[in-house]
Amino acid sequence: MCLEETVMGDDTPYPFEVIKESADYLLSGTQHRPKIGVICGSGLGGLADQLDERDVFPYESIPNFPVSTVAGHAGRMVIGLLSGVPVMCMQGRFHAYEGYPLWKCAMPVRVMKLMGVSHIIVTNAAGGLNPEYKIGDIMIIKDHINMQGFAGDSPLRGRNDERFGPRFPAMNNAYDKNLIAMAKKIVADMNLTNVVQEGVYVMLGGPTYETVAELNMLRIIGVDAVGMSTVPEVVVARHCGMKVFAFSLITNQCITQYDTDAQANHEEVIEVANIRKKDLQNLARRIIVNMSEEYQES
Ligand SMILES: O=P(O)(O)O[C@H]1O[C@H](CO)[C@@H](O)[C@H]1O
Ligand code: HPA
Repeated sequence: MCLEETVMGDDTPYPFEVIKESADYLLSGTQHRPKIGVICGSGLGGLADQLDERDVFPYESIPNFPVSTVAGHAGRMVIGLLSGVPVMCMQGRFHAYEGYPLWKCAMPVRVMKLMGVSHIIVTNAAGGLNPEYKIGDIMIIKDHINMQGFAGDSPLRGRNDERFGPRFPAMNNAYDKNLIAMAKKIVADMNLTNVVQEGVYVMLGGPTYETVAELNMLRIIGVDAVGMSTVPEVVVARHCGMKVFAFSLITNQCITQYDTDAQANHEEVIEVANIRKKDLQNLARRIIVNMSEEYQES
C-alpha cells in the first residue's frame, strides 16, 4: 500500500477482524506474550532498544498498520523482555496532524488488547504550561482535556463493537490511581521528586504550536502540559478495559507572553528528550517491573 493510501484513512474504524489480523500476525512472529504495552513519545523510543530477546516489526510489515512520518518516531513495534518482563513497545506513534483519523491513531491499542495486553504506559513530549514546570520535568498525567471530543470527534466515533468495550465508557478514572501511587514511590526512591510533577494534559490537533492567546486560554481551564497525542490512545485503552499510566516529558516552556522572539520547535523537543532519556528509561523499567507484580497478583 503506498503512503498516500495509508495516510488518507476513511471514516470507519477497522472492524474487529481486521484488528485481529494485525494481532495474529504479531503473535505468530514472537514467542513473547506481553501484558504490558508502551507507547513511546517523540524522542523517547530508546526504551524499546533496551528490550532483551527482542522481535522487531517495522510498521510497514504489519498488516493494516499505519506508518510513522514524524522525526523522533522510528516506526517499529518491538516485543521483548525488560528486566525479564514481557513488553511490547511502540517505537513511534501516529498523530492526527499526519492525516490519520483519531481511530487510526489509536488502532494499535486495540491490536495490543487482542494480543493480551492489560496495562499500558503512554508517554509523550509536551510543552509545560504550568509556570512552575521546568524543561526536563516529568509530569505524571492525572487527567486530560479531550479538545477533539468537545468538537465532536473521538477515536470511538462510529458503530460500537461490544467485543472491545461499551458504547459509553467512563473517563473519570482514566489514569489509574494505584499506578500513580506506585510510580510516585518509585520516583521518591530514585530521588527524582524535585523533577516530577502531576498534572493535566491537553491534546491539540497540531501541527502548529500554540498562539499566546490559545495558551493563556488553556491555562485558565486547568491545563498543565500541552501536546498533540496521547488522548485518543488513552480513550481507546480505557474503552477496552486496560489500566493506564501516562507521563509527559516537559521539553519546552509554553510561551505565554508577547514580548519574546523565542519559538517552540521540534528540534528542541527531541534534544530535551535525548538529554532526559536515561532517567525516563529507568523510571519506565521500574514501573514495568512493579506493574508485572500487580497483574500477577490480580
Ligand atoms: O506527543 P508526542 O508524540 O511525544 O510528540 C509531541 O512532539 C511533537 C511536537 O514537537 C508533537 O507530535 C507532539 O505531540
Ligand atoms: N505544544 C504542543 N505539543 C508539543 C509541545 C508544545 O509546546 N512540545 C512538545 N509537544
